[in-house]
Amino acid sequence: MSEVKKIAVIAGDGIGPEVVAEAEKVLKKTEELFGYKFEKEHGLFGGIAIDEKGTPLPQDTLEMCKNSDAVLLGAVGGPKWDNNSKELRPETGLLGIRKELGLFSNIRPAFVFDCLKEASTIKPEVLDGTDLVVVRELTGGIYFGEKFRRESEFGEEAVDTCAYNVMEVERIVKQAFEIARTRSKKLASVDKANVLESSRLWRETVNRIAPDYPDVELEHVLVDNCAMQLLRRPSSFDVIVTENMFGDILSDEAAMLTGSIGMLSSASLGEGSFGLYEPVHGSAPDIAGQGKANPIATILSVALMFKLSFGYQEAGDLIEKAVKDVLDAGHRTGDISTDPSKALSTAEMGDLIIAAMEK
Ligand SMILES: NC(=O)c1ccc[n+]([C@@H]2O[C@H](COP(=O)([O-])OP(=O)(O)OC[C@H]3O[C@@H](n4cnc5c(N)ncnc54)[C@H](O)[C@@H]3O)[C@@H](O)[C@H]2O)c1
Ligand SMILES: CC(C)[C@H](C(=O)O)[C@@H](O)C(=O)O
Ligand SMILES: [Mg+2]
Repeated sequence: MSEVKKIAVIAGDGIGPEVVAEAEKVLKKTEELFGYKFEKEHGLFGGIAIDEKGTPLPQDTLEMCKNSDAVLLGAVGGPKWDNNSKELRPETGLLGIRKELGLFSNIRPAFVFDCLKEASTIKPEVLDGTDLVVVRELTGGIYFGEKFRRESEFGEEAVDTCAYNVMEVERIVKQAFEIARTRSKKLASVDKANVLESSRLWRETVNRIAPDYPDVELEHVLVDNCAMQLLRRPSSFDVIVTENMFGDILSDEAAMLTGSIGMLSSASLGEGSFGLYEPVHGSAPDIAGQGKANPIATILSVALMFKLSFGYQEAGDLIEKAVKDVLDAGHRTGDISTDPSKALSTAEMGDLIIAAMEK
């Protein structure tokens, strides 16, 4: 009998609860198949927490996460809260939980399943062999720098500051080099060193660390060029390491190589084995409550949780294989389907994946 793992589940808003419900079915199935024991606790987070508790990240939810071995998160946000003040925005809760839990590293794999090439807007021959990971710095940069408004000669002015210190760059870059070592040994460091001082420090730091990893081939790519190269030669990338906002933008772009943002999983990690696992997508208000959301990104996030936080490699592999088998058999949710009339619901896709785990 394996030890009990505590999982904090924070489903959030919009399609968050819909996709998390499918991921929870997968957790249950792995308990049955492998004899694992998961102790799940559910907490309020995001817009729903603003409505019910007056804050996007209630203290008891944060404590629950701190006392767990891993966190499973759905998504937060929605039009209902879009005009709230900063403190009462769901997204502020998301930044808060990442910071409070020390999760400086966000790992976002973008892998193209052969059978989904036709779901992408990019030509299939360009996608051949695409299998990359965006390693996004998650607790620094312009997201967390000083923000304020002031009067200017031309009316009100708003200021966001992008700041990085050496320690923040070193820890994420070292992790990216380590990940590259376990893969194709290629690292692209993405910055805007031709303009931004924070990027120049970033690049200097990368160059100082690089000699410790002589087996990893390093390239520096300016972020605008990277956005273009991701569409031109996606399969030439292996690990991409970059700062917070560039990583946010490039990972959504990378999602479209895979066919849909509904396919992209993520792991947010700090120093130890603890991690927060969430799909890269948001709360998708346009399809929320309709059973249309693709649960695969969240289900694949559970596979990452198993591998990166729990060391359950075999179960993680089984989930990934089940997803592949279901897709290979032609099953699709609307976002990855070329025939919307045959699109499966969120729950139908989840059920097929857990059935495939049994085979
Ligand atoms: N981590 C998070 O919680 C997170 C991430 C991104 C955006 N958001 C928030 O979500 C809200 C909506 O943001 P947005 O519209 O820019 O991005 P989004 O990712 O929610 O949606 C973008 C598009 O992708 C589609 N989509 C997203 N996930 C899908 C899925 N699983 N299956 C099928 N289609 C899917 C949506 O229907 C929409 O057309 C905002 O409030 C934003 O702040 C939260
Ligand atoms: C909702 C938002 C704050 C968040 C981010 O920018 O980090 C999201 O886009 C993401 O990618 O997780
Ligand atoms: Mg994003």
